Amino acid sequence: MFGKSMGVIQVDGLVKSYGDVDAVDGLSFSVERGELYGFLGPNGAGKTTTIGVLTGQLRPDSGTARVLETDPTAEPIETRHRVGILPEQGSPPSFLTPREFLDFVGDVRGLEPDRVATQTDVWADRLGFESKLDTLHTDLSRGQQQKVMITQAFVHEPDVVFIDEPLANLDPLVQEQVKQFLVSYAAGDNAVFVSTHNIDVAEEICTRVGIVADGQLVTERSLDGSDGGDGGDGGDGNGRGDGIDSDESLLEIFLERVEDADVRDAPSLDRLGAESKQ
Ligand SMILES: Nc1ncnc2c1ncn2[C@@H]1O[C@H](COP(=O)(O)OP(=O)(O)OP(=O)(O)O)[C@@H](O)[C@H]1O
Repeated sequence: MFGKSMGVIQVDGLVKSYGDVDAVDGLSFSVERGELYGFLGPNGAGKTTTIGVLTGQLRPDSGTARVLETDPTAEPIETRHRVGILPEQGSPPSFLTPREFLDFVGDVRGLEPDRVATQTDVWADRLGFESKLDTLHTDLSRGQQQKVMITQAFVHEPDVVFIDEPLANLDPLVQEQVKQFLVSYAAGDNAVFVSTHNIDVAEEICTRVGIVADGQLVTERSLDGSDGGDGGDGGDGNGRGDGIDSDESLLEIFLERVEDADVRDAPSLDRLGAESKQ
């Protein structure tokens, strides 16, 4: 159904401004099934805005976006029905319990009640919040709420999932479980799109990353070895790895490329999880 050049996420020349701020400024990339795509960039690079457009929450000024061959601007409800979304600042409603919230999300996403119940149990067991299923969210910790938010993104087993900072507030043990889950979920012929500042995590789990600065893609990199340093993404041996040594770490590439892009707000190394490498 999807040709080689047509990704399940397909972005071409996307532009989105807020007043005179060009948040997304001519962005093009595509993500295919089986990929865990890392979207890396400093604060204000345009990552959240891009996810907003791809999930039918924001209308682009120009350019096109397609998710599972659907236009999220023209058909936002259809798009959201078919994808999973873990928003950056999202938290579950304080006045509902995890079970009630997941029942609600499952219903909105068109899942049979039995299936929701099964999925809820599987996820509560996987992430360890079984004992909290009937406790109001207001009485859960930030990390426990994050587990519920991760669950709601996957409960309907979507083909494409958009995740903003997946590991926020999670303890190291759960972080490990979530990382392994994301890898296996993408490998199961799905596409997982992860926006993060955490370069180490991206390097560890992503099959490919795109580095974005000032609303533009400054480089893309395959991390699963398929690139072989010869521009595997473009297939012309002259892809986006130009001028970059294939032995360079992702952090080095990031700093080099973001600096080249002359970003207004210099990235905080702290925020990028890079302090240990200084
Ligand atoms: N609602 C808005 N109104 C005006 N400007 C906005 C709005 N939302 C975002 N911006 C601006 O657009 C630019 C891109 O913001 P965006 O949130 O997409 O970046 P980001 O890469 O997700 O950043 P962070 O990593 O800090 O979350 C920034 O300069 C931001 O200040």
